[in-house]
Amino acid sequence: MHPKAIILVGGPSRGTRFRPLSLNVPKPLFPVAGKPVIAHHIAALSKIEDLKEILLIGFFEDSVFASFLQDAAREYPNLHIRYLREYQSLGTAGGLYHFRDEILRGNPEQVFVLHADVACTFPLIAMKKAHEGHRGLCTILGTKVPREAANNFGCLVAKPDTNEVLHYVEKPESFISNLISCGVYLFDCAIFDEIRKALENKKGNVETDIYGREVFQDGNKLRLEQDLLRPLAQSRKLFVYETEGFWRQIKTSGSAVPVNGLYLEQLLQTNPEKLAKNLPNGPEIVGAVYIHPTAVIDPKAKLGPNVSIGPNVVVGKGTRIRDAIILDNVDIKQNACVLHAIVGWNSKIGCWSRVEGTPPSAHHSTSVTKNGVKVQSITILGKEVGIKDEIIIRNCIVLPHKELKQSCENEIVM
Ligand SMILES: Nc1nc2c(ncn2[C@@H]2O[C@H](COP(=O)(O)OP(=O)(O)O[C@H]3O[C@H](CO)[C@@H](O)[C@H](O)[C@@H]3O)[C@@H](O)[C@H]2O)c(=O)[nH]1
Repeated sequence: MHPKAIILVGGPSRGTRFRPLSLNVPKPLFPVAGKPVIAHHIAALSKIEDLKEILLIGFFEDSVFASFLQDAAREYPNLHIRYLREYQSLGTAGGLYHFRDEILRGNPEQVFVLHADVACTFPLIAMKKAHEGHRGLCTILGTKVPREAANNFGCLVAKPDTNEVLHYVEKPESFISNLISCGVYLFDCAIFDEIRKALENKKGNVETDIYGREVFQDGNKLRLEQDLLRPLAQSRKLFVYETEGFWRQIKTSGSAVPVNGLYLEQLLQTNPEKLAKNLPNGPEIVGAVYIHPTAVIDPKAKLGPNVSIGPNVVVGKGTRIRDAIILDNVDIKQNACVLHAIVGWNSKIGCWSRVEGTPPSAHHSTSVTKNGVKVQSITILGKEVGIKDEIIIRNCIVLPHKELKQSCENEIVM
């Protein structure tokens, strides 16, 4: 079977919970475990036999993905990876329909569709095998989450013996099931007939664009979940493959820290040579730590577990860093401490200062504030933030270009 793949990358207006980091980089390109979020998707897709083409579909400017695509072409010379831009947000299935000719060119039999804002072990080969063993049009990757988190997701009720999905309900108001959709699907190409049916059901909302193609009136998006998966479940054409590996959503900027940890742990099992090691004249490394080759780390620093250090970072003597992502060109002076935090590009942290958050209490929390109060516990410093010597920044989100001379706690510093 010859498949293609699509990554739904969304667009600029959707990154609000990812601020302040999305002010400088679109969420799909934010680095976790040393590479952009969607590079993990591509790495998993590259292992699928006969998969030659990956299409990123979204509504960012074309230039946003240009250098990422160049790097990806160098790393995967056998894959053809392109960006297709929606002229506006068309919804999670609208882009698939709009670009159907591109997707179906070369007559693929199957299409993987991956949300950009998820992190997981992407068991795509196992999903494909499961898909080929049933009569459905779609196999959806599922995972179990705690009962109280389930209604933030698409919920599935499936027959335990056949994995046939009996009900699909998108973000239900009351509890239905703790088996949820991971935002990773494998479709037979016959799905485009079902998309057409979904479209016909929305008929009054369709108009024709200047090229004579059908498009949706503003505000009437074609939604993969409600418009396609729900009817597929009703007609018994949807099956679930439950993952045994980890799965997380990347919604808030703080969620990048646990995701970083999960990908680093995975690397420790699969490619430990890509991670930092304890060397006689090097810093002390605890657990899984990624250090970019251009970073300079003092041998008396202690890093890890769950730390990624970006290009050209300088880390001083006596510094302690754990559960943190340190982005490009950051300068951390001696005896500083960075815990449960993300430090934005070009920021400076003074001597003996502490930049610290608290570990997230729930694994699947999707919001930064609740009832107007900040709940995200990871501390985030935006781009070019300066922290003077000997101060403490605890549980804060600091917007770009701020100079902090005093300690602060539980604040969004604007
Ligand atoms: N190209 C494109 N992409 C889009 C659009 N709208 C959303 N996306 C992308 O589609 C993915 C899903 O985004 P949301 O629409 O924000 O949905 P969600 O709240 O994340 O919920 C979805 O994902 C969950 C798993 O993470 C599912 O559990 C849930 O059922 C649903 O599919 C993201 O990667 C987002 O960038 C669009 O108009 N166009």
